[in-house]
Amino acid sequence: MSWSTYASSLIRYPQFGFSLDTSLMDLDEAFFAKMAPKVEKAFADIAALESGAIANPDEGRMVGHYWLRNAALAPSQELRDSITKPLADLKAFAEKVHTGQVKPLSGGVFQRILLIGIGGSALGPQLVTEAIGHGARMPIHFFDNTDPAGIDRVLSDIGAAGLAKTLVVVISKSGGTPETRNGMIEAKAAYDAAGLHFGKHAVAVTGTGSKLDQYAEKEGFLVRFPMEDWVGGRTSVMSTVGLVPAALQGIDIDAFLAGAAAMDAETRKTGDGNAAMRLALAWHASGNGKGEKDMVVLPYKDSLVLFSKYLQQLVMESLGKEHDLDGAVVNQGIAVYGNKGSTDQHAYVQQLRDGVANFFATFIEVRKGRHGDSIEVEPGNSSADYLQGFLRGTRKALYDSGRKSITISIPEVTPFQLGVLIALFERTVSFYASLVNINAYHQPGVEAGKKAAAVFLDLLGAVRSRLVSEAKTADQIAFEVDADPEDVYHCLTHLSANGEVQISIGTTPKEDNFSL
Ligand SMILES: O=P(O)(O)OC[C@H]1O[C@H](O)[C@H](O)[C@@H](O)[C@@H]1O
Repeated sequence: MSWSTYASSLIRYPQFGFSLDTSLMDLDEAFFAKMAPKVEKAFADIAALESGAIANPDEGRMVGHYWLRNAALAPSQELRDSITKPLADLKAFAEKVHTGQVKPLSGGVFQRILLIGIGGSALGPQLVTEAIGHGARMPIHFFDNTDPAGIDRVLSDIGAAGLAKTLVVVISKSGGTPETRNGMIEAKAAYDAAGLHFGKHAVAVTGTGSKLDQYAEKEGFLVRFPMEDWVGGRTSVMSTVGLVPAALQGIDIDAFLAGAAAMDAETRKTGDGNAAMRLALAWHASGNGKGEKDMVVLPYKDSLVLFSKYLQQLVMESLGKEHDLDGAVVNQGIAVYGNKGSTDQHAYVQQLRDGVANFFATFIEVRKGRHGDSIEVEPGNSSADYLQGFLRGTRKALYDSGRKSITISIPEVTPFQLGVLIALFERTVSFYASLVNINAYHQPGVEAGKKAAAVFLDLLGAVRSRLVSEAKTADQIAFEVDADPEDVYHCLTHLSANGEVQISIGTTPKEDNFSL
């Protein structure tokens, strides 16, 4: 560890209190020189992307999330309008909800939000809520899965009486995601059971003309906000997806967008002082440009606990690709996990220090401990001193055992600073994708699981139709429906666990008998 290396390599944006320390990544001049042509290409790629090139060639789409915080950069008036108009509309809508101009049928004002979405249509709002939504004017609940027990738990938190004053925000870019559709149908059933008109309590955020858009129109939703196809789910937190719930929560969305715009402005500059490019190069150096090292994200601040989960989708769905842009099989990606410090020091940091050296750490330092005075938890030291001590200590202890790390510092967790952090990682992902020549903006692998689930549901229906009072084995039913016996067996155990069929356990699953 060298003070000179630290001082000469630190990238700082003092106007908003940001710094990036890559001194413990051991990047040397030879590496930078070797990467120079790729870096130049990455800068050219993102300039083209920001001017509206088809940067997502597989889907034939532009990639416009950087325009969301500076609409003037969008390449046409139509695109600029598609950012500024919904932004004005959603602010006006939030204002009307807060002032009771848009109100529940039963009167009064909407008091809470139920957000229904998954993946990019939930993770951003969840991060925003956790990081900067504390004490928000409208508390928010989430359905982000098709787990019925999870849905019941949220409904019970809201309570039957609470539903009447709950504004449901259904978010799905495609408008056809099954988990979200199921959550919406479950929510509607709860409203119906309470004698409430679902649509008069609901808002949709979705692509124009999608299935959800059509449903929302049919059910008389209060309002529908558009989502554009040039915004990917995992980069949608600054589109209507993230801003509708944030504005309803009373969060300062202008500051959030301004923070991202400020980071964009710095990381749009070419040259050595570009924090996003430095970060992309550090990822590249650490994992040999092949993701050989995982990224462990350790924010030392409770309110950033979801940041690692958020980055997990942003990085892994963007970079985890089978093919490069030339069609060669590359199986790219960087695995991301983490939680928060110092908590994780009492969980898995033991392995980080002494075990498999297959990662690099990314510390996120929030300089301010708390607002208001601190007590001394022991003579001379506060809780904040300890938190800082644990961050600095762990960073050093890891480096002493040959484990590299990055440290990103921000002054405090505010809407502006959250925008700064998100924008930094978005651009890092864009740069890294260029360095390794992949498309960061599609997700073809996700389809495989969805298709397999649809096949399972079809088979489940066929299996159900063959059940009778007389006992049958999985093999017998598989023969009847011409399917794989193990697949049939999994349908049967599911039906039995949910009370639809009786099971009589045999010596092995082959001898289990199923009957109505
Ligand atoms: O917003 P939606 O269309 O409902 O999509 C929700 C999520 O599901 C998909 O499977 C994708 O992998 C995610 O990138 C996306 O954010």
